[in-house]
Amino acid sequence: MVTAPSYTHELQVAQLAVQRATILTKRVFHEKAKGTVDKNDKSPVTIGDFGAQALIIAALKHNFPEDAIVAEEEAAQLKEDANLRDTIWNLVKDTKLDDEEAEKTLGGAIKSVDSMLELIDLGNSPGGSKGRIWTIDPIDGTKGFLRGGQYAVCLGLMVDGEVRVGVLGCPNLPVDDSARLTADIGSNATDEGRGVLFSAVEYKGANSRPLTTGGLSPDSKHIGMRPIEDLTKATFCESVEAGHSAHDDQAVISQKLGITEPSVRMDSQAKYGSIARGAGDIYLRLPVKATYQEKIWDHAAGDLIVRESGGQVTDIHGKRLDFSIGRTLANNKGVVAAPLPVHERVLKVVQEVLKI
Ligand SMILES: Nc1ncnc2c1ncn2[C@@H]1O[C@H](COP(=O)(O)O)[C@@H](O)[C@H]1OP(=O)(O)O
Ligand SMILES: [Mg+2]
Ligand SMILES: [Mg+2]
Ligand SMILES: [Mg+2]
Repeated sequence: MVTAPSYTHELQVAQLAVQRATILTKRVFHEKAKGTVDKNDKSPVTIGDFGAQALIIAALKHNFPEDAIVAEEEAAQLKEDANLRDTIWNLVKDTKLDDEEAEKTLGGAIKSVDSMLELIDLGNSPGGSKGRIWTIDPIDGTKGFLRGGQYAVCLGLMVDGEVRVGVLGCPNLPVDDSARLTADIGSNATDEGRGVLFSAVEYKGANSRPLTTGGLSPDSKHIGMRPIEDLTKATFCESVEAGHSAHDDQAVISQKLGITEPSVRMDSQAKYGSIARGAGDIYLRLPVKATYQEKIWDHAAGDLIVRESGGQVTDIHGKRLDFSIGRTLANNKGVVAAPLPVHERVLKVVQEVLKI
């Protein structure tokens, strides 16, 4: 009998690395050190993005020096902006986990500002279908992060083009897995009762645990999607940004499915985590611009966490997301994520409305 690899060490390192990175992102938010610079593509990039990416890559390089990394950010701009670089370094150099053993597992502090810049740039792998490749979105949902709403620190491990381990740190989601999504989820963050770490290993199911604890926490709980037969009672979630997914088409689809509640809007892969634990049910991300290619770091962890929770994740054509062809999901258009038993019904309505 062939048994599936357990990826125990990978999972532990990924969970701790994401946990440590969220300590930094929360500090950035609270210290209001949220300096924003424009990247070439004009998307907001914060101190938190660079700092979190440096910390996660440091942990991966310490534990898995041979592995390739596909990460969202690159250090070019930091090399020209000494103020920004020093601000980030001051945060990065003393962000650590409380638990000494856990911190040791991650390799401890980064040695110097120059090694921080080098680490950030190690995330430049082209990706692909061979070998072990980690993918990092240090802060997914930058706009949610800046407004105190939803964001996620995202880390996935692909082996030979398939996602095998996925971890999502969601500092502003309720800890309570049974809390249904509410309309204000995208904006009302207080720290009280919030912060959840989702994880999944291929064939081993998905879990959640409070983000505040250290080590391989015993209070890690198995999560699953809500069994839902009656789609009229479903909660569907979508991006806050109208430019990221087609709100108008999604509203028509929701209506055709008989869903009576308005959509729940929130930024980031927190949507995947939320449906995986049954706080919501369906996540639709229909393309606005035909030419946009989704990035692998925006989906890898969430795709596995939802599938391991009893869900199906496809594009609008019904194809599984293909992480094996590089830094983008060039073979896919949009995302349709729903509990497995109803996914086909949802997909059919998506295709009717999009006339494909
Ligand atoms: N036109 C687009 N269509 C879909 N996603 C987009 C588009 N433009 C940017 N994104 C990405 O959507 C992600 C946020 O998703 P959500 O809307 O679900 O919160 C970001 O990572 C963002 O990438 P980027 O970081 O390059 O801006
Ligand atoms: Mg970005
Ligand atoms: Mg992102
Ligand atoms: Mg990002």
